[in-house]
Amino acid sequence: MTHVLTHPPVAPLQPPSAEQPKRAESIIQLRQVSKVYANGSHALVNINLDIKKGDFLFITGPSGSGKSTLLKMLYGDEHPSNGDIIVHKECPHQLRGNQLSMLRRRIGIVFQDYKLIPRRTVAENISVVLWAQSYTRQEIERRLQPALKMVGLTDKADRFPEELSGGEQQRVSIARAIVATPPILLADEPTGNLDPDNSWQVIKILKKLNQLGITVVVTTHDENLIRLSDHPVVQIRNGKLYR
Ligand SMILES: Nc1ncnc2c1ncn2[C@@H]1O[C@H](COP(=O)(O)OP(=O)(O)OP(=O)(O)O)[C@@H](O)[C@H]1O
Repeated sequence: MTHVLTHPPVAPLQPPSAEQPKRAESIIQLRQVSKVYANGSHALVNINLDIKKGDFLFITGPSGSGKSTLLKMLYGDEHPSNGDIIVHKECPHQLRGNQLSMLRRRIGIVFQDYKLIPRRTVAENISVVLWAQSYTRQEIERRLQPALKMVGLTDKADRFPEELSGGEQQRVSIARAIVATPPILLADEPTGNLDPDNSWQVIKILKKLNQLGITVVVTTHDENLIRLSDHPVVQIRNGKLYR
């Protein structure tokens, strides 16, 4: 079976080439974006944001401020009430069906609650996105090993999620998000259920992925992690973005 991609396939994880300097091209843009939910809740108000290729950006803010809503709009899970969103030169809210799936293949997503399949092993949980994209068995194996290594779980490939700690489960979900080497990684409160040590491990993996060229956007409540990480941060309060 061949895999069907409208964009050139991306190589498995590898160190960045010294000959490829970071390009300052926008990969995510929000222009005057507002979101009002059907119940009248104003989740986002006139948001403008430019994220360049290779950036690592934290989005922080209190509970209910609009962080998840913003991320969901980047992969077309919610639509703006007003304004424009551009991701990979496409408007996620204008895409449907196959076109939206193709855009989502270029965005890795990590959630606070991992969302692993309980009756599948670590290796199967990670490979699931590749099966869905009809990658060959050989290509799946070629991608699986570096992804497991990246998150430090090579020796746990055959375990089931319930046999892992919370930190390990989150690392599986990161491996699943990046095994198809998407250029963008969105992480919504990835450390929300983790203790400080496991949280820092997760952030270190995200930093490593960023060094490999992946654009990383992370929402978090954790001021301490933001301070330790030393990356740019924007804050959302009552749906408004502050720099
Ligand atoms: N599906 C929905 N329908 C109606 N209102 C919603 C919906 N999802 C979120 N909201 C509201 O929109 C606002 C922003 O919610 P959002 O989940 O984006 O905040 P958040 O900053 O991610 O919060 P948390 O840190 O607790 O996850 C909140 O007032 C919330 O109640």
